Amino acid sequence: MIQVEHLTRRYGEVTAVDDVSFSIGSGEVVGLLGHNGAGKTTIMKMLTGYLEPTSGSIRVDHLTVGPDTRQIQARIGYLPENCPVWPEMTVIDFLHYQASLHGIPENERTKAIARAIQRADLKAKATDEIQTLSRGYRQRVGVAQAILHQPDIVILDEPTNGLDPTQIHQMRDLIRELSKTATVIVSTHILQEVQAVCERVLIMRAGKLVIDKRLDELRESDRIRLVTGADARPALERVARLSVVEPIRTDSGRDSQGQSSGQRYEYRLLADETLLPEIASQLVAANVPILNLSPDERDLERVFAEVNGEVEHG
Ligand SMILES: Nc1ncnc2c1ncn2[C@@H]1O[C@H](COP(=O)(O)OP(=O)(O)OP(=O)(O)O)[C@@H](O)[C@H]1O
Repeated sequence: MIQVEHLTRRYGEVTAVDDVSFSIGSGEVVGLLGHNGAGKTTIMKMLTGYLEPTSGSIRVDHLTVGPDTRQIQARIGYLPENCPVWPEMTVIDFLHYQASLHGIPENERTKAIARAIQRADLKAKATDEIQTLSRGYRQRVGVAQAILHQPDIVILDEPTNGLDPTQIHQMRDLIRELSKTATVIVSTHILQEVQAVCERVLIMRAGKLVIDKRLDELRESDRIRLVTGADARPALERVARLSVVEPIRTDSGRDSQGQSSGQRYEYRLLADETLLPEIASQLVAANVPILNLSPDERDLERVFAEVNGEVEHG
């Protein structure tokens, strides 16, 4: 549905987005994750046609951003990072105004607004002035304006920014609800946000796309963690399909009284879990005490830390 190819955006000397390519299928819920300044907002602004790429292309089905920007914008709902909402307007007046900006015909506006209010769960606040609303409700007003024209793509930039835990929970429910009828892209620097609502993550670092994976693929491990009470390498050499063994550390273990409880050897093995039984039997045959033998699972937090150079890769 969305095809981004070799997208680059420079601001003078700064390359904010650097040769980024990805595609997103219809109905996917994708998290765009990266530290502040990674280039997320710049990508969102280009996707929504508010900022021109320096080079590269964005297509939505058969439409191309540039020549077909107006048609693409009609299909996209966008919640910008700091969604401008007019504080002195009531929710309903603001949505009327936004409906006119979206080009919704006058005779359809009331229905469109009622639908957006209902989906964003704003009924109780519809006639309140926006300045009297909590930050959570204001964000929902932002979402309501984004979905007024029933877009099939919804792009949300930092949707839970500044919300308290209850409001975050409500916003996540709202995103899940939106994902039933639209492709959703959520930009965030908060890992939990991606974990809570997305099925796929694009991780940006310094303008580059460094990871594009489904969350369930990310969790799959191609490594095994092994802790033994003796040097395991001679036994591991007998495991035919095991090519890489990284010794991580050797400690002299201490029990709770501070007495020496023998050596501890820790390894990371480049192998998937189907090799666990063979590794175990070779270790047992060689009389190597096994203290731990398990898939070395990576969660999103670890992957994110790795790509940002905050921990060693591995
Ligand atoms: N209008 C601009 N002029 C010059 N540099 C800019 C401009 N907008 C963004 N940048 C720079 O481009 C880089 C990417 O910024 P961008 O706002 O896209 O990142 P981000 O991942 O969305 O971060 P944040 O979450 O802080 O908004 C940063 O180095 C930023 O300073």
